[in-house]
Amino acid sequence: MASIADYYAGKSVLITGATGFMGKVLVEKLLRCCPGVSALYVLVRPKAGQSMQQRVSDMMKCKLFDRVREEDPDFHKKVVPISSELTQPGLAISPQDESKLVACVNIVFHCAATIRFDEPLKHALQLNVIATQQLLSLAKQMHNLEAFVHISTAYANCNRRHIDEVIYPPPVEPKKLIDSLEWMDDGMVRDITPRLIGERPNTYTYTKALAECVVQQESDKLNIAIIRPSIVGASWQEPFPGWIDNFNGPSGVFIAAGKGILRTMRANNDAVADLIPVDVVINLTLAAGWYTAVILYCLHLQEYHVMSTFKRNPLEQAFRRPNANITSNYLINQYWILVSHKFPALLYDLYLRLSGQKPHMMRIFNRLHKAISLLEYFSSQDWEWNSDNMSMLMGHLSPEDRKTFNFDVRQLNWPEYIENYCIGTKKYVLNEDMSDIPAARQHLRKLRNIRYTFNTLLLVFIWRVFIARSQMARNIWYFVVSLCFKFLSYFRASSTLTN
Ligand SMILES: CCCCCCCCCCCCCCCCCCCC(=O)SCCNC(=O)CCNC(=O)[C@H](O)C(C)(C)COP(=O)(O)OP(=O)(O)OC[C@H]1O[C@@H](n2cnc3c(N)ncnc32)[C@H](O)[C@@H]1OP(=O)(O)O
Ligand SMILES: NC(=O)C1=CN([C@@H]2O[C@H](COP(=O)(O)OP(=O)(O)OC[C@H]3O[C@@H](n4cnc5c(N)ncnc54)[C@H](OP(=O)(O)O)[C@@H]3O)[C@@H](O)[C@H]2O)C=CC1
Repeated sequence: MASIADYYAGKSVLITGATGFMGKVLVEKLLRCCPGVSALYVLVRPKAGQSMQQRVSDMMKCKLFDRVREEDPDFHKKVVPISSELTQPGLAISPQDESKLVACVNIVFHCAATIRFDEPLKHALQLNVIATQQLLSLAKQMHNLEAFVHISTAYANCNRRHIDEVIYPPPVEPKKLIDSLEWMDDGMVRDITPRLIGERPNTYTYTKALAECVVQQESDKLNIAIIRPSIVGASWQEPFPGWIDNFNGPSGVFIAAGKGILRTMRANNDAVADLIPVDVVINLTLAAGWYTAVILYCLHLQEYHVMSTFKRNPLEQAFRRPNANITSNYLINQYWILVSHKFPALLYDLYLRLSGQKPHMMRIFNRLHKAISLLEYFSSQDWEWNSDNMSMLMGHLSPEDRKTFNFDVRQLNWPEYIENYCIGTKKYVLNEDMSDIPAARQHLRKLRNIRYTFNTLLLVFIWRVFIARSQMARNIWYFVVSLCFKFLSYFRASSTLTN
């Protein structure tokens, strides 16, 4: 059997979502480890005033591509941007581009999606389901297509506790839903969304389940693989440890905790953190097949390693010292939100107001609470995924491919991975310089002193108020003071005697 790199040699690959987190890693890995690949056609839309060519060229300048740039300075020549807006009819691909794709593409990787948890249903359906349908129609016209790899999510069926490597019946026939939503206005769709998504927590997991069903409906005419990654995090090894470029999933939680903003979070301490490094997912994707991951590394341990890393490698200008705690108790969490989030935010905003600046801390906390509450569903429970297909696939790889396209997470050292992940958020998401760590540590010491001073003043104030109002408190106070005084006199007397 040909090795994976040999298989891709001479092939033309079509990628959607290439500018996204996982798409970028896929493009990089293909260019670096499959140097014989003929062309990567990437479907990209213009965005934020930038043309698609400009976006792709900027993407390839980023640090992620440093290694491949060193190995092959001309690597960018293989990447061919194709203008496409996936929410438009025919994916808004020009007839010329369409003919080119139909004539030469051999493998399609469909990564594009909206991964927002609060996406209105109509838009999530448009991008995650209808665009998938349209891409499949295009794929069916391709003369030399060998594989269509669809990236789904392990949580597409999160309404079930045990998830097998099968496509479950959809919550509703996708075509019927598409037809119904077409005539409804946004308000109507918003009203019926909770009824439609049922036990699923958001429109994202719901539409990803529908997309799987759409892919399955075409599976008799195409060679199809569906990959279901769990929570995708920073890279483990490739192209270097800790690469990450977004706030999604755990990354935002880690950053908020490192900045000392997030102090409490409702989650099940013993729940398994189904985190999987992005390079592992991409290796598995390239090795093609089904995938689900179950990694026994609980949230409680993650909390410990995140906090310890950020204490040793602090983020710049932290709001407070990193000290976040996970609790499964609703009331305890609410208490800490009040005391450790809202109260300090209120005080800080008051300080900003008094010093003539615009208050913003409460706004930051409100956004944080919204983001955290959207993650709560996933951080409070456990799932069990069958991963027989992954084991089967591993058994088919040659020893060389097992190294180059490694997806054996049993070799992963979790504390080291989390440390690199946190440092990655500092370096690549927040663009902070590692040489500023001494200043950041100094800042944490300053925050600690402020906290001690504040706590002491608060204690004295409470005590004063208490003493002024209660005879009993006064008696206790006099008793404690006189006891201290007696001890002092005793020690002074005994030290005079020994001298
Ligand atoms: C307590 C100590 C640590 C202990 C460790 C415990 C770890 C527990 C981790 C548990 C996490 C569980 C995660 C489960 C996820 C499972 C999901 C399944 C996986 C998937 O299939 S897909 C990937 C998941 N998708 C997401 O994560 C997307 C979630 N995000 C959203 O839906 C929206 O961004 C959100 C949160 C609704 C916010 O929307 P909005 O207010 O409109 O803001 P924007 O998205 O436009 O962003 C504006 C601005 O803010 C930045 N941003 C976004 N999110 C965060 C964040 N969490 N923290 C900080 N900043 C954030 C964003 O980059 C934008 O910045 P700009 O500079 O571009 O303006
Ligand atoms: N990240 C995770 O934890 C997980 C992700 N997944 C799945 O992996 C895939 C990739 O996710 P990820 O890389 O994290 O997502 P990102 O949000 O980082 O990337 C999404 C990609 O889709 C593109 N896209 C979105 N809307 C359109 C549109 N209308 N037209 C053209 N392109 C569009 C984006 O392009 P643009 O740059 O123009 O916005 C971007 O390239 C998704 O299918 C997701 O469901 C599954 C499990 C976990």
